[in-house]
Amino acid sequence: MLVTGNDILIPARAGKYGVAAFNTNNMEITQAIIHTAEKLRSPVIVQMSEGAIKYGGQDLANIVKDIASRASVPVALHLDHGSSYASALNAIRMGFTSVMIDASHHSFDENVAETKKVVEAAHAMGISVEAELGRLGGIEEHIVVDEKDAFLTDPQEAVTFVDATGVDYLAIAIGTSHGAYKGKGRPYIDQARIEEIGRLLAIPLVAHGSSGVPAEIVQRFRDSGGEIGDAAGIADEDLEKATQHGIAKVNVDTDLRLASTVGIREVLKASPKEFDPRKVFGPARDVMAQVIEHKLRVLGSVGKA
Ligand SMILES: O=C(COP(=O)(O)O)N(O)CCCCO
Ligand code: NA
Ligand SMILES: [Zn+2]
Repeated sequence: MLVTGNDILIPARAGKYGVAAFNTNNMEITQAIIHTAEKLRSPVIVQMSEGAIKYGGQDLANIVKDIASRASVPVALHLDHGSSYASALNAIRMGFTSVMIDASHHSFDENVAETKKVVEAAHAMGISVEAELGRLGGIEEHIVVDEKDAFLTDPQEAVTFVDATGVDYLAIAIGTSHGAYKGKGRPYIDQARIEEIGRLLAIPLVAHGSSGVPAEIVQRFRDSGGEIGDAAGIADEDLEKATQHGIAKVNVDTDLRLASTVGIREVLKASPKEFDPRKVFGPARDVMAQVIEHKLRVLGSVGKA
């Protein structure tokens, strides 16, 4: 069934398990996410970035809402990295049941003001809201954040921010970053910082940049003709630990990008004569389902729906 972010994340925080928030850009990605969650009796969040809204629009949002509404597990449709009040309200008008306002690149006061505005409007319509405090490294689709500009979330500031805005769940910077290159080898996750923030705040916390970039998928990507540097993601055990101290929403996009591309590259390489789109996009869906299943097991949300 289609529910709000709070309907999924408040139980997750209380139950000390993580709920994956996977980005979608088409029907097959959406099917892989929701069908795998149903198979494993797991709640799940399907999210669309502003780029995905540009790419698929109301057509894609309607596909997500329709599959979600018929699903046997709770599913929320979430706006990822909404960059303005207008963008957040546009998503709500499109039928999103959860929205992020990401004003983390502005000053603290501007972030509070923008977030507060979105919270008031969204709450009036029964929609729950995510905001971000602190600055991840990596590439956030439209903003390149160098490591030196990344700064981790200050626990006391987080309390002030949540009190001032009434936001429902908070994305915190704790060492993760977006994309396939999360620092040399294994990104450092500041578990002590998560524990401190989780002690001070009872609301669900959000970890962005949480793709694991599995070595096996990276190898298959290379073997099927893809080119990628020494990619690395967050370690499973770091994610598991984080969910014990307050992280309840875990954002994953890169892993699905890699998995779907592996599925497509392997078919095109093995069968140069193939031109049936179902034979090309079907395997993409299958590889994504495997990656999704692994993530749901790591986060502990299996059997929670
Ligand atoms: O936090 C994330 C996902 O991070 P990751 O790149 O680790 O999958 N997102 O918000 C998805 C959009 C960023 C572009 O990938
Ligand atoms: Na988000
Ligand atoms: Zn993100």
